[in-house]
Amino acid sequence: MSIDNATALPTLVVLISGSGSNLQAFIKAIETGRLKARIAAVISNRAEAYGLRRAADAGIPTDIVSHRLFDNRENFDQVLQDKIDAFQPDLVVLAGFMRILTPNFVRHYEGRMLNIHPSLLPLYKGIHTHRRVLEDGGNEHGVSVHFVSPELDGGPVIIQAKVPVLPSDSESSLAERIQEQEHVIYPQVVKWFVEGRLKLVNNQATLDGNALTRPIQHLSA
Ligand SMILES: Nc1nc2c(c(=O)[nH]1)N[C@@H](CN(C=O)c1ccc(C(=O)N[C@@H](CCC(=O)O)C(=O)O)cc1)CN2
Ligand SMILES: NCC(=O)N[C@@H]1O[C@H](COP(=O)([O-])[O-])[C@@H](O)[C@H]1O
Repeated sequence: MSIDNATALPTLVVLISGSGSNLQAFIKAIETGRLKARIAAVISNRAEAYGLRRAADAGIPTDIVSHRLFDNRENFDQVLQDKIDAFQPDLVVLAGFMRILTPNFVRHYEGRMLNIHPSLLPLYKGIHTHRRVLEDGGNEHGVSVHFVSPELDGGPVIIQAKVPVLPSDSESSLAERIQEQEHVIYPQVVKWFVEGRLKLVNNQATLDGNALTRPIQHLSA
């Protein structure tokens, strides 16, 4: 009797809005066997997202829910939720997904929705973080992976990676340095989750049963 391995693996649905380099990191982690999970679908709110091409090239089903076609967030979120739930994911992964989600949507996926944010939360919530750090003359920046909460970028932070800000930095050079870290820590966090090691308990991130009272600090090699 053949066992369909696809049904045995933890199921991910990845939401994107842009390039999908974090999605590509998950695809690589799965292809190399480091991450034992299955990406059931990649859904974008932007039809032009290059990440859709990355998914298609990897044979992953894609879908588009264009926020421009909805007159309010609730209707957009309901359609998005219905599409996601069709895949019955164990985990929803926001990977550069650029829409603020409604509280009902976030609560529906409580404890099983992650986001990666390009700052050392709680610093620089919101968008255009690299630009804001440069404008403020900051000398340190970084990236955070957190459980998603109704409060924008306010969910329990799991891990952070710091990077220096160099005097010569531009938004793109800073983003590039940050993304090198993203592509390491995000697959690691998802691995912890699908292995059952990372959980949200009483609105606190826990790893191996221990509450993460402070984010894990990732030290790059
Ligand atoms: N309720 C929540 N929704 C989302 C969260 C969250 O933590 N709670 N994380 C974000 C991801 N994110 C930062 O990490 C983020 C995404 C988008 C925005 C934003 O201001 N979006 C604008 C549109 C911006 C654009 O299209 O370029 C908007 O939705 O009006 C801020 C932060 C995902 N959602
Ligand atoms: N506020 C959310 C946000 O800004 N997320 C950021 O979008 C980029 C997506 O890159 P990718 O599409 O190449 O994965 C990533 O750098 C991620 O931190």
